[in-house]
Amino acid sequence: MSDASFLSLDKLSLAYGKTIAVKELDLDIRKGELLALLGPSGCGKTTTMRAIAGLMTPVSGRITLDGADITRVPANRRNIGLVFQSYALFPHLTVFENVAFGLKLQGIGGDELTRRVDAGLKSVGLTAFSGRKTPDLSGGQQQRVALARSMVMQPKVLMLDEPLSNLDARLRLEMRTELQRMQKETGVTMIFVTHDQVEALALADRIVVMRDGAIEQIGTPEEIYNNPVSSFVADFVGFENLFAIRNGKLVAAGGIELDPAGPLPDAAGLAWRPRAIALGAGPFTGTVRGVSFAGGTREYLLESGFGTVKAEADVSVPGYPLNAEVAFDMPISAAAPLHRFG
Ligand SMILES: Nc1ncnc2c1ncn2[C@@H]1O[C@H](COP(=O)(O)OP(=O)(O)OP(=O)(O)O)[C@@H](O)[C@H]1O
Repeated sequence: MSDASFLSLDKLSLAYGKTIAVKELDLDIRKGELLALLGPSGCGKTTTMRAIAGLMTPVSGRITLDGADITRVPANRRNIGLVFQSYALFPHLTVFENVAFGLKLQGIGGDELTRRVDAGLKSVGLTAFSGRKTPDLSGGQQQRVALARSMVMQPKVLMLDEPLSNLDARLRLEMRTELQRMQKETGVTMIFVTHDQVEALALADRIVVMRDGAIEQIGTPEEIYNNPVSSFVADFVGFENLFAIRNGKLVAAGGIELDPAGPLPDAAGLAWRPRAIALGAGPFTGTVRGVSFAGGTREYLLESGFGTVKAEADVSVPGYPLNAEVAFDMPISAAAPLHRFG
């Protein structure tokens, strides 16, 4: 075992009855890494996490943790923490008692129990709430209790299922920073599941993009954001304008072909973010069918001869009104080349 493969999934296949949910997944997770499993609903994120936690038995393949094969080890002997979306706290117990629960089950009591629970509560900023019953806490505070409850068990890996999805926008931002801080401070290997690219990009050291039970791309947030390998990933991380390349032409979503503004790279397709579309001059024209103000920028929906193009321009430059005819360019140099399309 090296630190680069602290937790390894080796050709892991998972199924519900006859339905295959995850197919021959290979993944190495580093010690101390904060990893995001990102993908749309049904792509197999939760199933993968359940298998790592020991809540389902693989059809085939192997899971190793810290040098040991844990494929058939029962969940309670894996030393993997799991924080669900519904925090599953005990409503009749106080915050302290909730956090102490698992430790007590392990026979830990007395000063050690108090010391570890106090440290757990401190790490999530809940010391002042230790005597409160959990229903009397806000959603964000309840989630901190669930986190502390897992962290005090000193798991080798901590997994979180959609950790921020139940929180309002402000709390989400706060918890994001909090999670990151806690993970870096404790050095715990952390995996979280999300369908929200913004969350994955903001939090993770590395992102695993999943599609139909398989890995589509693994990379740092920068790699995923700037160099998506496929139209699927590009679409998922906000490239709104996707074109296939066929016989030296760009092919729009509706199948309409257009001549590119320059030589095309050797790729299966090209993708432009809205802000990569240059407005005001260029070989293409479109009619403004929608304008929305987005703080520092304006977003435009342009109806062109080959379909809708989404563009974004700084508010400091004069805007275009609805129904205006606008010339635009899709510079090849500003596009991300895609290795797979469709
Ligand atoms: N209990 C179950 N019985 C049968 N099929 C299931 C069950 N749970 C999940 N599946 C199927 O397995 C596949 C993967 O589901 P999974 O819940 O892992 O996806 P997910 O990416 O976590 O989605 P979500 O973001 O909606 O939770 C889907 O096709 C789903 O329909």
